[in-house]
Amino acid sequence: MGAGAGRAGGAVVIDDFDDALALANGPATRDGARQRGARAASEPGRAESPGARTEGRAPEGAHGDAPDQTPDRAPRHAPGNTSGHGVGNDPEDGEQAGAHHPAWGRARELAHRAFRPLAPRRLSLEQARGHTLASPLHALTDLPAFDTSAMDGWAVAGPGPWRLVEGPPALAGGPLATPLTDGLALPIATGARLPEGATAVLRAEAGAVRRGLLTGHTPEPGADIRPRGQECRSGAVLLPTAAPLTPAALGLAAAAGYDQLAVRPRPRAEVLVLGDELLHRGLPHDGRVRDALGPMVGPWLAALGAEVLVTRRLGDDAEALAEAVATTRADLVVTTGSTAAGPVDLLRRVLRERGARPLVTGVAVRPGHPMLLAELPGQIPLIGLPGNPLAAVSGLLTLAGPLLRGLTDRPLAEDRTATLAEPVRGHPRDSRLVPVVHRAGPATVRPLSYAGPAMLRGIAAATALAVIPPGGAEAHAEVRLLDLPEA
Ligand SMILES: Nc1nc2c(c(=O)[nH]1)N[C@H]1C(S)=C(S)[C@@H](COP(=O)(O)OP(=O)(O)OC[C@H]3O[C@@H](n4cnc5c(N)ncnc54)[C@H](O)[C@@H]3O)O[C@H]1N2
Ligand code: MOO
Repeated sequence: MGAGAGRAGGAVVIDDFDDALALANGPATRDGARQRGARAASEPGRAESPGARTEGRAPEGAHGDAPDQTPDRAPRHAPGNTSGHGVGNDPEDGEQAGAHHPAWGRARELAHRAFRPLAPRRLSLEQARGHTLASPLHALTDLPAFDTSAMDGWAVAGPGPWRLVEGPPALAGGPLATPLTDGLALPIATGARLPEGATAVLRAEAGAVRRGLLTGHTPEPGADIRPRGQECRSGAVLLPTAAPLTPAALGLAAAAGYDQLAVRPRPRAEVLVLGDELLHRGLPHDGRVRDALGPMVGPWLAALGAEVLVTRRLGDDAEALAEAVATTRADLVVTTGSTAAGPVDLLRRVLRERGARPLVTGVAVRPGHPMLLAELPGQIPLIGLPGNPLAAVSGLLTLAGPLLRGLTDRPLAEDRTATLAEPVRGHPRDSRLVPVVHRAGPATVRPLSYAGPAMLRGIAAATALAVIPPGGAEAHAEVRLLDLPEA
């Protein structure tokens, strides 16, 4: 099983937040950490959340069909992938190198399935915007619901010329006109119900009326008629589960007869920016730097599917951090900085003291390997993004993206691939995420400069991140691409 700790199928990878720190301090401690992890994985109970069910949570299996209930964030322990197959076997994952941290692909899988989707809610169409469908959108009616005119003109019956019948024109939303027999015609507006017996619509610009007689080229039978059910029959599946409720999707739902929709709500996220050295305006001075993550992480989480409640700046204040994680009202807490082993890196200590459960305590990816995923009491996920800006992006795409998709019952996004224009150096054991820009069409990408962990120039110019497998990639190699939200 190689790095067995990461392979047991449950979300528990290793059993202490400090294992990642141990790794950071050198390979001598790595084996010890790995053994602890293997033990954790081999204890059946470890993969389950002790006392995971609390009041107000849907029981396992109940999610998906119960609107209007309290958000459900009990960890959903995926059925045991104990074979060691599936995630992690991709050579790109790098797990074969014996890395202690889960391989990059494996970490994404863990983040995706570590928590059960939030319970569905029933929302009005206006409120449903930006959430995802909790169940397929079935048409509640035929569309169109009746035979209707596609043009302004005349409803005609049989070949022309036609005699205009007495009475008001057929208007959209108006009363149904009296039936026509061959040789008769009636003025009709776009969207009006077609009178029985009409065989076609003659466009206004294609006919002329003189003394009650309509002349014009006889249209083909059915011309400019939208027959009932042309777009769909009642009951047809218009959109699948988990489809995003875009403006067009809301329009479709309204047309198909919906007043409310069962949605998976966008997970509400709270961002906690840590670091006493951060400035929030002006120029860097006296060893202090501008907070680059505060302006970036919230919008990025929103683009990945979260509703960001607030971004708070907590400095390196352990008490404030403890208070924030204990009282959060969010479905997901995201911290920045303080993931590593520095003198004021207090995140792991605070998490341990708060009784948080470590799920991923580091990932075999560069930059960003100190990123972490934990479960706060109350089954609230917490993602720790490293403080180096590009490392934070790596954490957003490695852990936050998949976690948000899991919370909204969406599958992991399918990766695209592209060909590298130049060779890219790799890390010996870990995957690398490298900012790239598309060149001459979508199929080829060029790695960008200024892509160090503490840099932002590369990622700001990038259209995607390329996943470079351990050992590197040659020019013309095909590599996986991660889309940058909003790129
Ligand atoms: N002994 C070791 N030290 C470090 C290791 C290691 O393995 N062993 N890993 C390095 C890596 S990799 C990263 S990434 C960082 C992770 O650090 P933290 O998550 O603990 O973040 P900080 O120490 O708080 O900050 C690191 C760096 O980033 C700057 N920073 C932090 N927040 C922001 C922000 N909001 N905007 C802009 N810049 C920010 C901070 O000033 C530091 O320069 O640890 C390495 N160390
Ligand atoms: O996460 Mo660090 O370099 O890998 O920036």
